[in-house]
Amino acid sequence: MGSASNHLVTPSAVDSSSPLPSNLTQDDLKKLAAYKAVEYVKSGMVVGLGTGSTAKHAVSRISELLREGKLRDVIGIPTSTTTHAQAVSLGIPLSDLDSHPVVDLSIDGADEVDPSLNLVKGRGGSLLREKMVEGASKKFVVIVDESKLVKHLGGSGLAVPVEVVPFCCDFTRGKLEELFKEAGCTAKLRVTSGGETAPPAVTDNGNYVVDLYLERDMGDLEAASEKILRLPGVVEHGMFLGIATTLIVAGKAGMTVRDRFG
Ligand SMILES: O=C(CO)[C@H](O)[C@H](O)COP(=O)(O)O
Repeated sequence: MGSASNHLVTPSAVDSSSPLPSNLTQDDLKKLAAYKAVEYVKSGMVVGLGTGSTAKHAVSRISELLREGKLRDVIGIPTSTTTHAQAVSLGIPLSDLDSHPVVDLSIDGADEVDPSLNLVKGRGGSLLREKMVEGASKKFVVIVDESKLVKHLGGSGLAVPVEVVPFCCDFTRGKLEELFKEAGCTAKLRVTSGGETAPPAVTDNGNYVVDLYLERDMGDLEAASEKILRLPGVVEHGMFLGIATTLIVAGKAGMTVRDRFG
């Protein structure tokens, strides 16, 4: 059985209270969450456009609604060069935070979401621009399939990314590993595909990424955030604490929408 994307996924087909068909792929779930989030977009809004395989569905949907005349005068603020290119190819008018310092709404995926709507982002490498745009947003809708839900950040066993300057990046990597020794941290410089000897992966801002792999809960997240940001050489980390306002999760059992404030 192939993907259900082509025939099932329309906003009107989504009934959040009932189970979804069992043949849906992970990408179908991402698309459903993305379409639901785009219902929050209204004409005239400045909208932060996220990065990744989930957010790309939201960007496509916004362009579709603009083409159909169901949305007008939307301005997108892309969070990466990849999303910028997608939005340009779809004809979405774009701007930036210099011209639009207040963003009405942002929509983006996440790598992990904890029960308090704290996030890990940046496994796609766009954490800095995402945090700038989403942090400047009145509303930030996070869209995920159910595989992204964790009990605590770092709990998926996958990376908590930290963007660092290239200068002496191994020094910074070592300092980061030391900071979270008690949580069983291994810090690795992210490389481009092609094995451990491949060159470092470079972000849109010309920086590198150190991925933190944690064996245990790092405890107080605000304290962890401050410790990381105090390290010279660190530009930003991928923990988004208290920034998300709304979470949309698509899972086999249905779709849920949760607001942090209500
Ligand atoms: O933070 C991100 C990119 O920096 C992405 O939002 C995150 O990696 C989720 O990606 P996907 O929707 O492809 O699972």
